[in-house]
Amino acid sequence: MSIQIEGIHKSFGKTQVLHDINLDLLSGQLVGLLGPSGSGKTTLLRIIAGLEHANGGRIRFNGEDVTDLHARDRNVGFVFQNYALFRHMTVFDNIAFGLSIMPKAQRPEKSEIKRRVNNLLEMIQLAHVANRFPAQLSGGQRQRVALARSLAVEPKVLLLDEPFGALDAQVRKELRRWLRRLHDELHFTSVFVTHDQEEALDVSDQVVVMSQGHVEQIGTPDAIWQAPASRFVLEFLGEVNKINGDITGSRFQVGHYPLQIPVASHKQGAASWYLRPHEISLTTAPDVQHPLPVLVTDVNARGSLVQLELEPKDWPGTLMAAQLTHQHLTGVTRGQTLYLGSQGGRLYVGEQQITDSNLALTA
Ligand SMILES: Nc1ncnc2c1ncn2[C@@H]1O[C@H](COP(=O)(O)OP(=O)(O)OP(=O)(O)O)[C@@H](O)[C@H]1O
Repeated sequence: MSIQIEGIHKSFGKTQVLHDINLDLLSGQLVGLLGPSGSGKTTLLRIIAGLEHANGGRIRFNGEDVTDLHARDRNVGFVFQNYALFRHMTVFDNIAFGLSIMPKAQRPEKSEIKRRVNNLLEMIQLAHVANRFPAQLSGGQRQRVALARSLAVEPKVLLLDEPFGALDAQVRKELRRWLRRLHDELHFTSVFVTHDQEEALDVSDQVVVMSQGHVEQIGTPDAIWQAPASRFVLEFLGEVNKINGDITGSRFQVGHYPLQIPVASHKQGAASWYLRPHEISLTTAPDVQHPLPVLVTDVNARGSLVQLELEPKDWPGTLMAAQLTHQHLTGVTRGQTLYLGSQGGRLYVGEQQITDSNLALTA
C-alpha cells in the first residue's frame, strides 16, 4: 500500500506544528521519520493513522483518499513505545485479540486464528512462551508480542512510534534487525518514528528528516549520509566536527591561521567548516595541506580503526573526533601534537553551502 501525503498542515492553537508536508511513500517500504523532539513526527504519524485531523491537505492510500476515514476503517496497525499488552491474557490470546473481536462476518474460523497466531509466534521466535502472561516476559519480548499483535489482523500499513525507545541499546539493535526481516517477509508498508539517527539509518529504505514541522530531506540512508541537503541534516546525522572561522575574499581565517578556499566565495563573514571524523587527515609535521595544530587527548584503537580525540592547539575551537586506519598513522600517543587537514568536508556560511562538493583547504 503506497501512502501519499499532500499539503498537510496542522496547528495546535496558534502554533503551527506541520507546514505543507508532501511525501510519496512507496508500497512495501520501511520509512523512518527522523527528527529532534518536537519536530512533528508523532503528529504526522497520527494524521496518517487517522487519530488526528489535519487543518488542510489530503492523505491517500494507494491513491484512494482516506482523509475523512476513521482510524478503524483505514486498516492500519500501530505499535507504540509503551504498548500495553492485556495483563490478564496469555501471549497467545494477546496476539489473537484483534482477530477475535472482528465482526462475525469477517472473523476467521477458530482454527484459522490459531494457525495465524502460531505462525506469528514462530516468526517472533516466541512460540515457547505462548502460554505465559506479559508480566513473565522481558521488555524486548513484550514489544515483539505487541508487534505480532498489530500484524495479526494483516494491516496494509504499520505505524510505529518509537517502538523500541524504552529498551536498552543491545535489545533495541536486535529488535530493529528483526523488524527489518519481518518486513521483508510480509511486505507491508511501515512508517516508524525515531529520534535515533543510527536506528533510522540502519533499517529504513527511506529516511524522512524533519525539523520544526518541515521535511528537510527524504532519501535512502546512503544518500542522506553522503549528500545532506542542508546544514541541519549534516549536523543532525552522525558525528561531525565543526571548525568556526571567518571568510574574507577567498580566505577562511581560523584564529590566526589563514586557510585558502579553492573556490571563489560570494559569501563573506562567519563560516563553519564541517568535517566527519573519517574526513580528517593528520600529519606529524605541518605542511600546506595540514596547517592546524591539534593536541591528541585520547587514543582508542577499535578493530581496524583508530579513534582519536583532538583538542585545538593555539586556535579557538572545541574537542574533535577523528577516525584513522592503522596504516595511515602509526604509534600516535596521547599528548602528541599533530597537524590537521582534510580529505573532504563542507564549508557553510549561514544556511548556504559554499561548495556543493567536498572541500579541501590549504594554507
Ligand atoms: N495535542 C497537542 N496539543 C498541543 N500541542 C501539541 C499536541 N501534540 C503535539 N503538540 C506540539 O506539537 C509539536 C510537535 O509534536 P510531536 O509530538 O509531533 O513532535 P515529535 O517530533 O514527535 O517529538 P517527540 O520526539 O518529542 O515525540 C510539539 O511542539 C508539541 O508540543
